[in-house]
Amino acid sequence: MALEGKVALVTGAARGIGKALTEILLQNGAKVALLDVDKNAGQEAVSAFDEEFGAGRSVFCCCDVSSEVQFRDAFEKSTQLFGGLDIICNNAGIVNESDWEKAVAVNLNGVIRGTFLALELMKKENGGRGGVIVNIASMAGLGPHAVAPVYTASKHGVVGFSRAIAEASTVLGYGVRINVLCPGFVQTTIFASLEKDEALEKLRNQRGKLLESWGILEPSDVAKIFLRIVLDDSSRNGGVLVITSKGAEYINFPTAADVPAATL
Ligand SMILES: NC(=O)C1=CN([C@@H]2O[C@H](COP(=O)(O)OP(=O)(O)OC[C@H]3O[C@@H](n4cnc5c(N)ncnc54)[C@H](O)[C@@H]3O)[C@@H](O)[C@H]2O)C=CC1
Ligand SMILES: CCCCCC(=O)/C=C/C=C\C=C\C=C\[C@@H](O)[C@@H](O)CCCC(=O)O
Repeated sequence: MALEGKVALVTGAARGIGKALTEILLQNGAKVALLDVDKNAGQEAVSAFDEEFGAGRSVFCCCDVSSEVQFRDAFEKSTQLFGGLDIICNNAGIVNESDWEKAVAVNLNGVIRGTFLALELMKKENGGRGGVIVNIASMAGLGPHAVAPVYTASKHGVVGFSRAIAEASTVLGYGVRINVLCPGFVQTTIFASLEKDEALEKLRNQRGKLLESWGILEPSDVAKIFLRIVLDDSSRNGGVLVITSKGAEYINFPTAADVPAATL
């Protein structure tokens, strides 16, 4: 199978998109470390995967990605168990506009931390075997989502950081490819929680227009695009893909040449 012998690590893997990413990695032969802050859900997920794919193909590490100590411990445990690391998906994320520092700590700092920990292991100058890092942003990482300004900021940060570290990887010869996925709406607990949020009522119709044009994805739809990116070594380092019910495509960003000459 395409990922036979490969070792992957997925954060926020106990449910939703992260669980779907884990499943498709296991279906294609990889061994997968599931990291999640929800211990019960994580253990249940691994038990189900043991049933489906056989014991020893996946392991759960309880880990809050906003904690350096917990994340580093989880990395060490999973890479020692499975031997090295080839693929990581920094997927864990939350919407919390009231405790906004927590949202930034998880959505942005957690992704930065996971990327740096992976590069420490993967980059060739450290004796690593290279690999692929896929960071999960959102459509809210590409444009302002009035429904959640802090969430928008954290996801814009994921896009900007990932594109910059990907360029560094190319220039410095890390041998690691970094890509970003920006899904639209996906039917998971995050999405469901927004339906109940009274404070968002005022903005719901703005979101309604987007729902109409983008549709609602299933986690498995995101997983299929994720697998394509992981397997496609020709895909551009630093590439950012948008995913809606209409399909997936790379976003082209303005370059320095596009910056207008000063006219004021
Ligand atoms: N559902 C949607 O409409 C979209 C979601 N996304 C992003 O996709 C990613 C996954 O989201 P969903 O699967 O929808 O959410 P979800 O809420 O269904 O799953 C998120 C998982 O992350 C875990 N998690 C939360 N905080 C954590 C932390 N500090 N450390 C470790 N694990 C933690 C949760 O326990 C949960 O298992 C997030 O980054 C989200 O921002 C992006 C675009 C659309
Ligand atoms: C509010 C957080 C939701 C959590 C899940 C998630 O990330 C969902 C994101 C889905 C949509 C994000 C939309 C972002 C929209 C902006 O880019 C907006 O400026 C796009 C306007 C496009 C249009 O009007 O057609």
